[in-house]
Amino acid sequence: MTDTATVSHSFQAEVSELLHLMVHSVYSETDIFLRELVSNASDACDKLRYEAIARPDLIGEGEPPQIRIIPNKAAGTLTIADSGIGMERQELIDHLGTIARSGTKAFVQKLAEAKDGTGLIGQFGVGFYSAFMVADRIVVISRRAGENDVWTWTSSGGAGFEVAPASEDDAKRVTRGTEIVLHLKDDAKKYLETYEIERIVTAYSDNIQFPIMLVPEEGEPRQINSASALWQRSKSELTAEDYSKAYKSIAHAFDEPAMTLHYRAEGRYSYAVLLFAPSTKPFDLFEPARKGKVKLYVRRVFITDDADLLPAYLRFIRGVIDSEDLPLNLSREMLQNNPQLAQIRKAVTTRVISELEQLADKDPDNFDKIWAAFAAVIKEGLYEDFERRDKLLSLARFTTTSGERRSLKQYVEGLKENQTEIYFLVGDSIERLKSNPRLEAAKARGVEVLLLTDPVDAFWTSARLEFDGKPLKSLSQGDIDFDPIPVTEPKADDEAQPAADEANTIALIKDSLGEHVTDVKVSTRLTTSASCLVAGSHGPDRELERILSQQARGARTKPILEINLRHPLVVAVAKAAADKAKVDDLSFLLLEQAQILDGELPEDPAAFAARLNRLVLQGVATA
Ligand SMILES: Nc1ncnc2c1ncn2[C@@H]1O[C@H](COP(=O)(O)OP(=O)(O)OP(=O)(O)O)[C@@H](O)[C@H]1O
Repeated sequence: MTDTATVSHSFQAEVSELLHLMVHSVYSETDIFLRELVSNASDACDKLRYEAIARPDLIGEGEPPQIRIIPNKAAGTLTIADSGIGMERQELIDHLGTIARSGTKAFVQKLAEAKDGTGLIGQFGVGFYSAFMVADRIVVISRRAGENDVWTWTSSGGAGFEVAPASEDDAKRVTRGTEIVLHLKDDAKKYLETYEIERIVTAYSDNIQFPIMLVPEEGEPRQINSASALWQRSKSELTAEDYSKAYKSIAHAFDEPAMTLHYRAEGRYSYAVLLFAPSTKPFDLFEPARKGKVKLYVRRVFITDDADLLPAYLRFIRGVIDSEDLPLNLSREMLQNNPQLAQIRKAVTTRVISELEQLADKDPDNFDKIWAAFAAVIKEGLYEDFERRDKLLSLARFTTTSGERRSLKQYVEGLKENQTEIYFLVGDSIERLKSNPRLEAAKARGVEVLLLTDPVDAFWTSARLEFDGKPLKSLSQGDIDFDPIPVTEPKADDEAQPAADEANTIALIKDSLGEHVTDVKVSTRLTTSASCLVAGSHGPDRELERILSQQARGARTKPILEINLRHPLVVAVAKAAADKAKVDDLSFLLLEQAQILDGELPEDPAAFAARLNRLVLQGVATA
C-alpha cells in the first residue's frame, strides 16, 4: 500500500448506526449541522493558536486563523473551510471514522434503544456526523499545519469512507487547515442561500472568537459574527439572550442555562469568569474520570479544557476562565502545580457555591432544576470537600417523610420536643423506604426523616456530619433512643396488647438464631412491625455495607435484630418456650421478615418457604 493510492476504510459500528439515523432522520431542525461544523472549525483554530505559541512558524506569514462559509449553487455544494490546525492522514481516519467521546457513545446507545431518536439529536449535538442530515456526499480536504501532504476524505455515509492524496488543485488551494465540502441533498438546498447561512450563524455561532466570513457567489466576503470574547465585555452591555447564546456556543449545549455567573476578579491575579450551570443532565455525568469541562484561556487564547478548574463535584459547570497573568506556554505539569491556578480554582469554587446559595434563595425554580439534575454529583462534595461541607449541606435538598426538596434548615426548624438529632434512612427507592419499619417510632412522634436514595448517599452519610450542631443519624444504626421524644400518635391497640417478657424472649430468640445475628435487642423504633435489623452504633450503615459488598469491596457484618415486644409474633415466641422447634421457626421468621423488608433475600430462601408453610399450616389446623 502506498501513500498515493485511494484506501477504503469502514466506519466503526457506532458511527454506522449514527449515520443510518442521520440519513433516515425526519428531524426537522437540521440547522444544527452548521453549528457543529463551525464549532469544529473554531476548535481547530484554537488548537492552531495554541500550538503556534511554541512554534510561531505554524502561522507565520500564512492566513490568520479564520472560518469561511462558501455556498455554490451551480455545484450544489456548501463548503465550510478553516485555516486551523488541519488533520493528517491518520487523524482523518481516526477522527472521522470513529466516535471517541464516551458521551457520544452513550448517546448512540440511547438512540438505539429509543424508538424515535430524533428528539435526542436536537438535545445533544452529534458533531461532524450531523452533516449527513443535509448532505449525501461529504468531501474533506485537509492539510495539517506545517505539513506538505494534503489529504482527501470522502464518504457517502453508509459503511465507510475513502482516503486519498488530494488533487494538485486542492493541495494548492488548501495551504493550511480543513475544507469540508457538503454535496447537499435536494431538500437541503436552502442552505445555499446567504440569508439562511447568516441566520444560523447569528443564532448559534455569534460567539465564536474567530472571524466567520461568508463568501457569496457575487460580491465581497464579509464577516457575519461579532467574534468577541463575550466574557471580556461588561455585564451591563449583555442581555439574558446574549448569555443564553454564549452558553450554547461555549458548552455546545441545547438547553437553557439554569444559572449564569459572570464576573471579573481583579487584585493579585486578574481573570474573567463566565460560567453556566445547565438545566439538564448530560450523558457522561457519571464517567469514572469525573472530568470537568471549564475552558482555560490566557489573554483570549484557548489553552485547555482539561485543567480541572473546579472540583470534580462541580464537573457539570460549563464555561470559561480567562486569565490575564498566566504564561501562555503552560505545560501539563505547570497546569497541575501552578499556585496561581490553585488560587483561581479555590476562589472560583467558593464563588460558584455562593452563587448556588443565592439562586436557591432568589430563584428556587432554577435552583430546583440544577438540584434535580446534579444532586448526586454535588453530594460527592460532602465527603470530598471538607472545607465547604457545611455550605454544601445547607445547599442540599432532600425528600423526607414531610415532603420534597426540604433543606436541613427547614428540618431543624421543625424539630420535635427533645429531638437533638437529624434522622435519615438510606435505601434504593423512596417507596420502599416509606414502608420501612424503622420509621415507625419516628412516625409515632411526628419526627421528620430524610429518605436518601442516590448511591452516593450511603457514602457521604458515613462521614458522621452535623448540621447546626445536630448530628445526622442513620435509623439503621443501633443506638437510636426515641424515648425522650413524646409520642404524638399513640397506637391504642399496641398499648392493649400485653408485652412479652423481655429477658426470657430475648434469651429464646438468641439461642435459636445463634451466629446469624450479633445481638437481639428490644426496639424503641418499632410500633407496628415485629422486627427490624440494625447495624451496631459504630459500624457502617447497613445500606453502605450492602453497596460495598455488591461491589466486592467488603464483607457484611452480622446485624443486630431488634424486636417489638408487643407484637403477637414476638409474644408467641414466649408462649412457645417449651416447643424448641416452634421457637426456632418463629425466631428465624422474625429475622427473615426483617431481611425482606430491607429488600434482601433470606439467607436460605428454601428453608424460609418451608418454615412459613409449617407455621401457616399449624395456624390453619388450629383455626
Ligand atoms: N475542521 C476540523 N479541523 C480539525 N479537526 C477536526 C475538524 N473537524 C473535526 N475534527 C476532528 O474530528 C474530531 C471529531 O469531530 P466531531 O465533531 O465528531 O466530535 P467533537 O468535535 O470531538 O465533539 P463536539 O462536536 O461535541 O465538540 C474532532 O474532535 C477533531 O479532532
